[in-house]
Amino acid sequence: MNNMQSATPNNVGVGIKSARSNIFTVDGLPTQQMQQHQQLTIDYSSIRGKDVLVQPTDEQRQLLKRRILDRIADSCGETIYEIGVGEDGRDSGLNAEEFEASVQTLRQLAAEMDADLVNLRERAVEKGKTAQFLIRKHIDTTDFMEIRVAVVGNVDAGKSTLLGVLTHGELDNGRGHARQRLFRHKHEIESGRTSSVGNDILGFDGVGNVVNKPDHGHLDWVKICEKSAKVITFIDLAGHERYLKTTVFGMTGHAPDFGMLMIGANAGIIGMTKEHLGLALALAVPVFVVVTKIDMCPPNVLQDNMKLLFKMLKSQGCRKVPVVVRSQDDVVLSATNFVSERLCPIFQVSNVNGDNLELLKMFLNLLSTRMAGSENLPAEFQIDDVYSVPGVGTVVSGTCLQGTIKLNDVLMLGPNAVGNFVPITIKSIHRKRMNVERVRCGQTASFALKKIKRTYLRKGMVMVSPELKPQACWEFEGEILVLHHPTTISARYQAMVHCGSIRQTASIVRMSCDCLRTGDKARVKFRFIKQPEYIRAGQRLVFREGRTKAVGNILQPMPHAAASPYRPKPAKMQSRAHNGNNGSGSNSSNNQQRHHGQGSSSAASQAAAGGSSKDAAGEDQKPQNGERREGSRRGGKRKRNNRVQPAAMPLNGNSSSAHVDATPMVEPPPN
Ligand SMILES: Nc1nc2c(ncn2[C@@H]2O[C@H](COP(=O)(O)OP(=O)(O)OP(=O)(O)O)[C@@H](O)[C@H]2O)c(=O)[nH]1
Repeated sequence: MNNMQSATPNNVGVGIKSARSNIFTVDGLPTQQMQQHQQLTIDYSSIRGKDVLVQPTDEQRQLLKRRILDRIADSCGETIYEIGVGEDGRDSGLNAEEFEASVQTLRQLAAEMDADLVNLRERAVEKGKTAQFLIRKHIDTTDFMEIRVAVVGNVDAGKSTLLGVLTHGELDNGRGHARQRLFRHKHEIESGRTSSVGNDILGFDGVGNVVNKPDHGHLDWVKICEKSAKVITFIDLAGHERYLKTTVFGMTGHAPDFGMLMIGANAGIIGMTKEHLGLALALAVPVFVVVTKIDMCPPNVLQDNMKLLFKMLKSQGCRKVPVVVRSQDDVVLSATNFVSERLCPIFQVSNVNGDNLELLKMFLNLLSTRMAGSENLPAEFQIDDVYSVPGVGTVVSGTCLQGTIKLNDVLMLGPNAVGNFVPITIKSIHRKRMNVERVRCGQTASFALKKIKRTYLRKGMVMVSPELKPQACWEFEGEILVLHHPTTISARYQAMVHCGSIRQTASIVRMSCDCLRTGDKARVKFRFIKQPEYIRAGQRLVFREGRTKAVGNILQPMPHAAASPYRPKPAKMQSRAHNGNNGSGSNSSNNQQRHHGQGSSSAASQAAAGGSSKDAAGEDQKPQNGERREGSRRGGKRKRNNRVQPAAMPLNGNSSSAHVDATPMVEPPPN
């Protein structure tokens, strides 16, 4: 724990965690403006001392309350307050009397603010005592804080089992008992393997107790949400390589706040472990590690595997500070410094005898949402699934990325196959199966939509405020780093772009250099193959095909890109023909490299590339190749369509830059 003790907590005094959007409004001032205004005008210097809570004046009490409420708003509902530490962090510690008086004041302030107060950790220092308290605001039964945790790791690491144990409160028997409740498909029950993206929830009340109470093995989500102040949604992802495409979608499309990387203590870092860690790093999702099965692992094996884990986390590509969490103190330290200090907390647990599961639960209870943004911005909702519910109609699920969406709001839904958006009314809203009236940024929800057919919708579409005047893009510029490619990537290369809930093959139109190898960075112009998409500058993207992987950011969406009448052949096909005649590399050697190439210039690329093997990747690659071929074939058709109806279908009604490259493949929306 030396490394943890040396880490400086960023929540000294009244300050806590990272800045978040403000929830409160006063006198009609928009919240962000209000926050800026406050920061400019309020002088907090009188409440910076370590002993401010001992006997505060009325003015100091008001300032303290204001400051704490501000922090609560920043963290969407809670904050951690440290007693006995001044804001300069020096000269900390209070004597017993001062400490008691401070706790008393804080208790009163919490009651006045309608919040729960929980003592998380007390510490003896040279000049007395300090303590950290969780202050969690009461919210009404239809609201709760929401944290999404993507659960990744190799097959058999114990992912589904841990989720079964955490959410159902019953230990496993070591033979797959706990996971049975979580499987959704018959083949999953038969094979014991997760294949789809699953959601499980764990609710905590105001003081951090788990509220999940299964009734005959069944969890009532509405009851959990009603009783919870905070709900952790686990996005349970498949560990097997054949389902990697779904796992990547789970990581990009479900907007996780954190990644929980699971490792079997016996097996260590095998299979997809590095691949999944690399993916989380690429998407800038902070990761903590859970090592399972410590009950059945000989100590020397555990020690060796922990050494390898530390090595991997500290490597150039990861640059994490691994910390084994062994006590409640460690939990508080790691939860409060998790994001800012690049800490990677590691829990060693057993799903069979329950070792250290309480520490893991406490840690989960202290996580706070990472999703920046403001509820006052125009709404943006990304769709990650579409259903047709008998008696209800068309339902979409997804994540609210910014703003607030209320019942009966009219949003623009799209883009469709030709890039248009249509107005759509929100008929009802569910959060975790609970009927609610609104959903705010950072929350997931399902909407029943009025007067729209399921066939009109697809994953990757968005619903945005009309204020945003959304435009779809066929093309965009991005900056990418190639984590792994067996040979070289050049213009016209095609691969799958994952960006938010978008999953579509795109072709490289041009690059800032001639070709890209593993470890290279470039500015690249991409073009979607099948349909235009709604994307924004700054979004993270993953560009992958089989073992080829690149990550990066969208720099510039190009909403008005005109269609190119010439649709180039995919580079791969050309390079095959090319290789046959060219001395630069024979077919066989290239193929060999394609299948067995391991080169990567950084540990990040090693982490991202390390887990996969050609054979097992087969099933994941096949659909992609299939899609690529399909894209090309459709491209051919579209070319013919272009000739027949030039400039006939305006993009978003803008005829000047109409893109006519696609025939509408869906029925038109109702008027
Ligand atoms: N002894 C012991 N067995 C465990 C523990 N955790 C999980 N198991 C067993 O390990 C096996 C695999 O667990 P799963 O939860 O299916 O693993 P998974 O990571 O979800 O696998 P996929 O769904 O295929 O990705 C099951 O038989 C569990 O009973 C543990 O802590 N101790």
